[in-house]
Amino acid sequence: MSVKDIVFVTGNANKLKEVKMILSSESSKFNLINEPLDLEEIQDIDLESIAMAKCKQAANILGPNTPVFVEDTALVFDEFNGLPGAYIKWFVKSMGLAKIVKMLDSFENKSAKAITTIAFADGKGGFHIFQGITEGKIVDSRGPTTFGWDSIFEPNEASGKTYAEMEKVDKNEISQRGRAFAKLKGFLATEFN
Ligand SMILES: O=c1[nH]c(=O)c2ncn([C@@H]3O[C@H](COP(=O)(O)OP(=O)(O)OP(=O)(O)O)[C@@H](O)[C@H]3O)c2[nH]1
Ligand SMILES: [Mg+2]
Repeated sequence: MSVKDIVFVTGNANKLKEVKMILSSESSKFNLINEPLDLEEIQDIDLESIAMAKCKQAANILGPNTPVFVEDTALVFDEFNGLPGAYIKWFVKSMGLAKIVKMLDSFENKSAKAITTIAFADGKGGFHIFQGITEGKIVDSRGPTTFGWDSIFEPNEASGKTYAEMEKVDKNEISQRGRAFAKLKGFLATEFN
């Protein structure tokens, strides 16, 4: 069996670490290569469009024969009909976590969804989308603040822990990223050779 190279374009070291862990069982089937390109992200509320535009840009840079995927991760507040969504990165950078939590102070509904959307260019002209969703709520920051908004997102399935308080393997088990990559894994196993 030949082992193919597949490129993951991301400039986010925390993401890369999780993705490597999630895909480690597949490491005998393909080589994961990171290209830390800083791709432009279009303005859109539609997460599939954002990931697809990112992927097309990556494919343009790397060439049409290179299998490549990107992912875009959003944090969606139900009370805000989908926002901050893909813009969460800039909220975290500019306002900080405490003020993001405060935005929901006057609302009873603290429900949120973490959504990872993967766009994969198969190197033969095909583009494929995979999405994973984890439901939870926004809480006061608990745990290490080393990765994005991990410390203010408490998934419903994690018995009261924030992502930041969970072991990585446990997070990957229920996370939006774990779920999206489980779908990509399934696709690579059956449709990609
Ligand atoms: O607490 C977190 N738990 C996660 O599981 C998670 N996944 C992503 N993020 C953050 O959410 C924004 C996504 O933006 P994003 O998808 O455009 O990523 P990015 O720009 O950092 O990298 P990339 O676009 O080069 O891949 C960025 O601020 C990421 O740090 C997370 N935070
Ligand atoms: Mg980005």
